[in-house]
Amino acid sequence: MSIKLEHISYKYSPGTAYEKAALDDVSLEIPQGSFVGIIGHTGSGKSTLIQHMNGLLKATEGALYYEGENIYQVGYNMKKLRTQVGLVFQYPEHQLFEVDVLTDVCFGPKNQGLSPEECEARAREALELVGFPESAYKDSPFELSGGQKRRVAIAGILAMKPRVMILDEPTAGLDPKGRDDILDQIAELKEKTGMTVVLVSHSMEDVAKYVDRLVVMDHGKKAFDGTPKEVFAHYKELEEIGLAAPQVTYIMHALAEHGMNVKTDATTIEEAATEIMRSIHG
Ligand SMILES: Nc1ncnc2c1ncn2[C@@H]1O[C@H](COP(=O)(O)OP(=O)(O)OP(=O)(O)O)[C@@H](O)[C@H]1O
Repeated sequence: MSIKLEHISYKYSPGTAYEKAALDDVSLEIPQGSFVGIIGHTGSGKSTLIQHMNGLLKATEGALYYEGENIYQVGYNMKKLRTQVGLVFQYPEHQLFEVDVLTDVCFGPKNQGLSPEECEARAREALELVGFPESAYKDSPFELSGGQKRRVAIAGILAMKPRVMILDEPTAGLDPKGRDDILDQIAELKEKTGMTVVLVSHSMEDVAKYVDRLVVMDHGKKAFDGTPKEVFAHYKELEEIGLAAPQVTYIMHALAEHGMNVKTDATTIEEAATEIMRSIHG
């Protein structure tokens, strides 16, 4: 029960003057139920990578297995893959288009061939899961705040009951409060549904707080793959590829260098605070 990428390479416009290698020999396994963060600077291949995971892009080289089946084999049911592996694009609210919120969220299940009653039940369940208020179900999606629009867009994918949810920068363009709300909601959803979640992010703080595994991309290659603690232990190498560890990593290292008896591997503010208190009070 997993997504497994084996030696995936991808080139945009191969064989033309515009040929661009975007992924270079990436191997990766994502077990069902994990919460994986993908980070990397602009152009490192994050979006290209996740579009392989639900078959939107087909690797130039390599193989991709979903639940043990090679998705590139002849006759593979791509439609099923796309409903099981939901992809929420950057700025997903740009894809809202129906007259009201409920109808918009019904779009996916309707496409899956469910009856109108089933669609509505799915949509209501999904909207409740993302914490969207029932009083606004009949509102136009275009009149909502940025954070609420994004909730509706995420509900639209959830209503298809995916087993894997991939989110490309779900907090882009939101204010700090909106960002925390959306990420808390995603973490809660994961707990409630047992879905696999793949989160593409620019923010080290965000990924450190939520994910249990971190994949760092650099120039189309996988540079690091491990728990946030394992990855941030390489903070000096991360800097060399234009990334930084969360600020607390630097603070803890600075405190240790100044003689304070603290462990340096905290990746969240809460962990750092606990460690500093332990060091002070013994
Ligand atoms: N449609 C396309 N045609 C040609 N090249 C592309 C296309 N999309 C992306 N690329 C190139 O492929 C490389 C990887 O891009 P990709 O969008 O996957 O990176 P990213 O890490 O998701 O970046 P960002 O953080 O800016 O979204 C980049 O060099 C990019 O310019």
